[in-house]
Amino acid sequence: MPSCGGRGTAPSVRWDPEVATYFSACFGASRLAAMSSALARPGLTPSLRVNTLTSRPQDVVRRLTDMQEQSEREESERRRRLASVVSPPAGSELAPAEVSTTITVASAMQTAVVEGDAAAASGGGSDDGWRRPAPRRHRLLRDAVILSGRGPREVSYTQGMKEAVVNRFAAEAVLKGAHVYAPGLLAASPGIVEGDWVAVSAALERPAPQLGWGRQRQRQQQQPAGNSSSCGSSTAAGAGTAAAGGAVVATAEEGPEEGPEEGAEEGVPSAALTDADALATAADAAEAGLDADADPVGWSGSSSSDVVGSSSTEGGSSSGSSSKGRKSKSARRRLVVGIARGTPVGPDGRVELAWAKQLQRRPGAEGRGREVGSSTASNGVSSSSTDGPIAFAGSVTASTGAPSATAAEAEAAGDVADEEHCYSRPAERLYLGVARAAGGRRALFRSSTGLVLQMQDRLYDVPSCNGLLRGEVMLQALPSIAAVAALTGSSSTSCSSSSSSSSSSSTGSSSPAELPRGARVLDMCAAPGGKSTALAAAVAAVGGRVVALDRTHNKIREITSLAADLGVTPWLEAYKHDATQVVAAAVAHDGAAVARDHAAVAAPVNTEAAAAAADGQAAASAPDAADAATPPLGPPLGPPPYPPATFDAVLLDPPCSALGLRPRLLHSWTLPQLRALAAYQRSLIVAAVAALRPGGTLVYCTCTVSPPENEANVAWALDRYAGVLQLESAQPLLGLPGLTGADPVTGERWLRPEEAEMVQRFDPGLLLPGRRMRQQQGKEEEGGARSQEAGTEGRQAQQLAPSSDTCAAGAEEAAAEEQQQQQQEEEEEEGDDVMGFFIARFRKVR
Ligand SMILES: C[S@@+](CC[C@H](N)C(=O)[O-])C[C@H]1O[C@@H](n2cnc3c(N)ncnc32)[C@H](O)[C@@H]1O
Repeated sequence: MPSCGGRGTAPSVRWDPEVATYFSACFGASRLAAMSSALARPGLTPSLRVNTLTSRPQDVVRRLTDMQEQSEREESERRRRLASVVSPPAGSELAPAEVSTTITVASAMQTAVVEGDAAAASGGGSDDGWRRPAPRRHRLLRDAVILSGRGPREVSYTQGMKEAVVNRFAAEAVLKGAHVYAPGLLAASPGIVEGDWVAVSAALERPAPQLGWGRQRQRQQQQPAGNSSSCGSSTAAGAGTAAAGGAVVATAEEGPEEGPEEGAEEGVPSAALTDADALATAADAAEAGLDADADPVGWSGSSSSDVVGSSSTEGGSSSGSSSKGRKSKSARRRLVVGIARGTPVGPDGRVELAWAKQLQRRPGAEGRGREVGSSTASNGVSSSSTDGPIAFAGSVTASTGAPSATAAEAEAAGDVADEEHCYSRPAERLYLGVARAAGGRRALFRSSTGLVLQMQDRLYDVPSCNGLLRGEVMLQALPSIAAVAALTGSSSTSCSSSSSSSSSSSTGSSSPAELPRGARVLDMCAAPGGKSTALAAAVAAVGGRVVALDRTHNKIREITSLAADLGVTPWLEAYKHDATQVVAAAVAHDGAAVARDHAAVAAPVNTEAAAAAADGQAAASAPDAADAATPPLGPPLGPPPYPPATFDAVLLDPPCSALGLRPRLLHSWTLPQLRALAAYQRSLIVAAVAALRPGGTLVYCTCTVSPPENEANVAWALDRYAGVLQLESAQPLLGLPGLTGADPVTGERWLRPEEAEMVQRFDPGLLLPGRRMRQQQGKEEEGGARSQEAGTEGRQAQQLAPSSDTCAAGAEEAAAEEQQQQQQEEEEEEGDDVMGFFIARFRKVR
């Protein structure tokens, strides 16, 4: 029996209860439950975008496959050597599981020595006989390469193993492949020495007791009624400190630092304009995986709170505290982990919470259950209570194995309830795997930066891709690659007009997007630049230019440095600018004339160069900036603002609630906040339409599942710009159709059936295009749900028509690819495990 039994391994993301109820009405309970559990785990098929200016996707696949095979050979050799050394001595009391853990851990440790190296990233075979499927090209997105991971796995924890408890941010990073860095470590067993094996678990936030939080309660009472149920009622010190969940209230008090003028645009709700800056900041924080409401460290006011959890890069490596983290910690929060940094883990795995002593010292502590502000059950599910600030929805709460309790039960339980308030227990934590301590216990807590726990055996085994083929590939989610392809046609349609037009006829939509020669492309909200750099690679083929805007100075640096890494600098201009102001109202230009002039020079092209570059042909040898293979570049556009109708294509990937990012264990957005964010996005849509020339293409995408930010905004744009904007099929269609009908709360319209068919909704965990998804679709239909899955199979079948992918240059290569594809189909049975996302494509017709 392990020392810390009852380990939770199957979490679900926790939502604000009102949001959970709303989403349940939007999606149906079973679809929401599936999404919630998928969100709490990492995607098991990470994708890479190949930089087609430097490399050909098929070459990248070959090299990655070689690396993986090499790594597998080395791994099995290591294992063979270890097995001869680590065999249970005769009469040993070691259980077989312990031996197997020892071997797994030892071999993983050796692999970790080459961390950052492609061999480690690609991973090898494992001791349990699992073989990582070979990297493969995506069938529709020709510059996408899909890798494979697995999980949840059975991790063996040996008897008496020491323990370490980390915060949620560190946990989310670990789930996607990172190790644990100092700021994320909360508690550890006494006596840990360097090299010790440690069971790593995550303590999730819980509502804090009101003890000592008088001022906060006072503030809470001052809030407008509409926000009273908000879990985001933190009173941040200023707009700059507002992060997810705290934004609306904070800025109502403090006022935005900058932002569009109130009422500036008819039809854009004023909520969008009042809290613009705070909302955008909040969305930034959400996209970075930070929640203002959730104190990643613990007890607010404890000396530990100056250290914020480790954040991770997309590549999966974890870093120290981020500036966003520092911002968010200054907000007063009521969702806290409650573990002071450095707390010892007891022999039974219990960890004392920071307020335990105060609770125990309270007079009349016998009735303790009642005196504690929020009656919180042991699994973190909060029941209703008079002054309990937050009640997370039990139906979608982490399934930790511990029973939930009602308020009455908690009260009746008396001392037991108090126990629950005083300790974090193993059964309510999420166990992430086994790590090796990078130092002795004191050293682990003394430092505020650096690696403290090197993960060895993980719940999820996902390739980290950190530093993999630098400059040639970048880690990018499949739907993000699809969004760029929907705007440029570069990824999938360089030679697939036949398949595209066949799907067009069924949706009544037009032909795939094409970039005109000298295309001017605007990426309105561009940082960190994943999509901008993909756009730049696409416009290189037509001698075009991409203007990338972001409102944050430091983020512009991120874009330019990524562009330099990928060699797309010549085609990319990045400026710090508020995209709602991209077109200056006061610009003394005749917008229509500008549009006419530009349209005249922008003759549509689908040149060989475009097709070749899209397929990675153009750049088998890395080109210099203005390589002969790429058309000459026109002059730069220079900084904004621009005259109206300047751009041929606009990508609007606005700040959003990021409710599609994985893995996430908690989302604290409230419904009013989601709606305010949607309104802010409308102000960006208005600017996008102004910047786009007639005949141009607008792609609107978000990484959230929230209907107000997706279907409702698309419907709003179509109604507001009737006769100006037309919806087009956002090909290549990988996702599900959008939601039809109307918002269950406001009655605002969503999409009409024919419109829903043209957009792409990616549910988190949606498996594309595997058989499992199709099977699930059959099973998951639920009465009353607004699921739009019907027709998806037809959509997939259309997209998978052989014509879409058999036009690679050269019959031989096409035949080889087809053969490879057939093999892959077997391996692809599981499909692609995507993040939550949404894509819509519009044409500005006049
Ligand atoms: C979803 S992220 C964009 C991700 C990016 N498209 C990519 O693929 O790498 C949203 C970005 O919008 C920026 N942003 C928010 N409000 C903005 C505004 N008014 N103008 C320009 N950028 C804004 C944020 O700083 C953030 O970097």
